[in-house]
Amino acid sequence: MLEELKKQVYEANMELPRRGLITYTWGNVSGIDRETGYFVIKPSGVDYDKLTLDDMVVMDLDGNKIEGNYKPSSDTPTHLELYKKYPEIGGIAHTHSSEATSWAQAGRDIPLYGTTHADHFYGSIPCARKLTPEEIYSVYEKNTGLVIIETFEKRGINPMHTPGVLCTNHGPFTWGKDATEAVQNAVVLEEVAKMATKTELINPKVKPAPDCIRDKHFFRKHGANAYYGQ
Ligand SMILES: O=C(CO)[C@@H](O)[C@@H](O)COP(=O)(O)O
Repeated sequence: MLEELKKQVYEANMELPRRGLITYTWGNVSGIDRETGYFVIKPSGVDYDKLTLDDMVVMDLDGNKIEGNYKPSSDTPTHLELYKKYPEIGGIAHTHSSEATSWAQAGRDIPLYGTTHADHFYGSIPCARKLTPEEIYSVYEKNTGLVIIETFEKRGINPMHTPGVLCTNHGPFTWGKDATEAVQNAVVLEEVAKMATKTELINPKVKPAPDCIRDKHFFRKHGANAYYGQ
């Protein structure tokens, strides 16, 4: 079932350790087939060194396992909430990559300091609020998804313009039109987080780049009037 999607999701998962974003089993990538409403995700707790194409798990949007030998990633309920809310999202990646996770643990948005950031993320990369003890003890991963959505809705952020978020006390999630793009955004987020940390170290008084940098650079690469592409 969904052999092409499984292949893409497996390859996207394997790109994470190749890019140095994964330690042990800490992370997961999924991709959705919008026709069937099924999504493919990495199994839980399987070491990336041992992960095979056949280990991928197929789920539906009600949280039922459709196919697979293992349990789905423990972060599945977070992926599921994002897929249900945003039909434009075709793939999601989660890591504990150290630069982005450090900003998440610090509970801070990553300000837009330059064009590297603006080429990929429109405006600052938001940090979703801390979960309450009740939210943590009930269904932590589902509530993580709901708090991400709350952040984007309250702040009026378009998730396809800012395809990533930091979750306080946890780590980053990124997404895109498919699993491959979700991982590319995870790679960019890690670099942007590293540069922001260094920028603030070099100049603790630095201010975010002006809005015209944000607008010019982002919309040159994305949307109807993009200069790049066809
Ligand atoms: O954040 C966590 C656990 O705290 C997970 O993202 C990480 O360990 C990966 O879990 P899975 O192996 O995908 O279940």
